[in-house]
Amino acid sequence: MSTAEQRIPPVTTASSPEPAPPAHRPPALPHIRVADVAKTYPNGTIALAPVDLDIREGEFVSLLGPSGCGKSTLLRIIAGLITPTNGEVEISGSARRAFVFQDPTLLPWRTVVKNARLLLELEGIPKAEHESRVAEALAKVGLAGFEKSYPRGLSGGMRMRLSFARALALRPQLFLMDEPFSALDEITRETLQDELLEIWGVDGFTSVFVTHNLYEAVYMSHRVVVMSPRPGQIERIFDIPFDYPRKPELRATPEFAAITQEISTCMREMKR
Ligand SMILES: Nc1ncnc2c1ncn2[C@@H]1O[C@H](COP(=O)(O)OP(=O)(O)OP(=O)(O)O)[C@@H](O)[C@H]1O
Repeated sequence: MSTAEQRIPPVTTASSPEPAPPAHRPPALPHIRVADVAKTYPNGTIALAPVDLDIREGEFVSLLGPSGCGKSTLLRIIAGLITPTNGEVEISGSARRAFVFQDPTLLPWRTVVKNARLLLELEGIPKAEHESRVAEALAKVGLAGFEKSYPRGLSGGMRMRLSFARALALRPQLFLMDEPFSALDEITRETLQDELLEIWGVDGFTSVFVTHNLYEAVYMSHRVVVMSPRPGQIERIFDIPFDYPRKPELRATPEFAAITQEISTCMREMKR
């Protein structure tokens, strides 16, 4: 793909309008059922052997595994960006989806506020809502006050925050993230993990998060899905036994060390 605009994937919205829920009840969050999903690319690469996975409403699930194990392929199939060779993905309800990728794909000629508005424009969200949605999203990611800046004036962490704001402005019910923090330094990465969890704690979207980073997966998730390569498949699913909200101190506890050790052992053993 040649331009940043082309690289921003489409965001799917409800095709058939549903009755508005009563004001006192928030709309149901999506539940995802991946059934017997496999993918062979046209060049013959078997990226995914048949996999089954259920992701519950409002759950935060990470896909973890070595390079080439099919994490991005599975995420993109769930997102509806590529079609599986076999099997199906069912997403309950009328999930508004949003995506964030490792590359923030900002438009350098647009200010922060105009970048944050981009998906609202592409998705045809009524103009009257843009200003309030963008202001709300920028405030959530801590970019209020930077509206008139350009991407070149932002740090790597701020660019990623803007990428999140652009997605959050859609008010997603299903949030799909592909290694969003992998290009950032460790401190920025941990800060953004906390910020994302805080936003998720308030907004409550169902989250599927791809990462190479075991510590990040454990810190963020209800469950960590460990995948193995050649062909990509689900090796094991770990329940992460920590309550939310999670605090940075969790990373230094023996319990955190124990579960990361257990997952690390599983990943080492599957390499043999
Ligand atoms: N468009 C494509 N055409 C052909 N092969 C592909 C394509 N996309 C991915 N693959 C191959 O499919 C396999 C799984 O790739 P995928 O990107 O899903 O893995 P991943 O676990 O996300 O890897 P990484 O962590 O390196 O991003 C790899 O062998 C990759 O080379």
